[in-house]
Amino acid sequence: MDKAQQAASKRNAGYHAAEMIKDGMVIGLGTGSTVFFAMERLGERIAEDGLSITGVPTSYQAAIRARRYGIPLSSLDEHPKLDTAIDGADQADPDLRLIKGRGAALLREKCVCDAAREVLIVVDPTKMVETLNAPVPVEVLPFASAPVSRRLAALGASPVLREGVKKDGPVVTDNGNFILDCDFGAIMDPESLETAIAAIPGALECGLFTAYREKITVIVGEEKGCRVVSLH
Ligand SMILES: O=C[C@H](O)[C@H](O)[C@H](O)COP(=O)(O)O
Repeated sequence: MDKAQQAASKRNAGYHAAEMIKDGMVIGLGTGSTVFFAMERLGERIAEDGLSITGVPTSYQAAIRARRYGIPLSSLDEHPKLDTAIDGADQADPDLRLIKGRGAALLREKCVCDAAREVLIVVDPTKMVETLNAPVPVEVLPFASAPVSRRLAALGASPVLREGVKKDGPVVTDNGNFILDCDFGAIMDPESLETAIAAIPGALECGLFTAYREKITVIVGEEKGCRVVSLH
């Protein structure tokens, strides 16, 4: 799939998710290039049809985009329960388990996913895999990044501190933490791995999302149209 085809697929997935949003909803807004297409379409519906929604953004980047598209914003403080969330993913398997966090927003994304009654995951077809095998991002407290790295290595990964691309030094998340990218190879038991990582003090969250399969709908954008996958 070339870049133009991928962009068309992402747009179709994002636009499809945006069409599923109803008047009055409070929605979590994930971070990433595919969700931004959904925001673009939501902005059009607000401007053209008077759609009334409130967004809860998962990053400064998502908040900036949402404002640009005219989406009114709020927070989990104001809305601890969300009607739905729209988010992207780096990989999804047939059981709708996910790896997220290439954009370093996984911690807030998991909070929003947990708070939402339903979750719309928007992806292009390259994200659909039989077995999750992408590096798992782990958000780590800077104070504990060395011991956490050792614990993750004991689980089978070679953790790599994520570095900035535009400047030297580690990527710092919106929460002031670092990201360790952990390549575990093919992940045969994602639930157990997620539980094991959660048990490490200083590992604040990981990009494995295995607990929300029942409320997730994956919208796979194609070059023309979409395929919708859910377990319900
Ligand atoms: O932290 C970032 C998120 O988990 C993104 O949703 C994920 O990385 C997918 O992003 P994109 O839609 O740009 O591929």
